[in-house]
Amino acid sequence: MTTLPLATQHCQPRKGKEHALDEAAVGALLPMVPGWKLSTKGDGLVKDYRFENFHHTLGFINAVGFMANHEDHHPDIEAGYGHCKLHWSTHDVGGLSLNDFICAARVDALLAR
Ligand SMILES: C[C@H](O)[C@H](O)[C@H]1CNC2=NC(N)=NC(=O)C2=N1
Repeated sequence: MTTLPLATQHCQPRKGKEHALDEAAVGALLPMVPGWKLSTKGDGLVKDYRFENFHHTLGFINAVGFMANHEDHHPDIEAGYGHCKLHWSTHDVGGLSLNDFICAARVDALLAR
């Protein structure tokens, strides 16, 4: 794990349980992605973003989708007129990997101004 800011790191292919983060690692990383919470099962990161209208929501989804394809790491997306809830988890490791934290930080960076 490097000390570079998460939003400047890129996802790596991570497959297998050895890439799953343990509780201590998750606890250390969570403060680096403000507003992101652990999912109920503790195996994912979730955040619900609010938008003025459907155009803004859809624009956000497209930007997230572009980034996700670029990083080859993909969120579950639940959206409505004025919100979009993202859920990051790494299917290939059966839980959280560093890729989820990198993408969470990269999504926040999309909205930074
Ligand atoms: C082959 C390809 O790299 C993998 O299937 C990637 C694609 N996107 C992915 N996205 C997520 N969220 N988890 C994965 O394990 C995953 N694996």
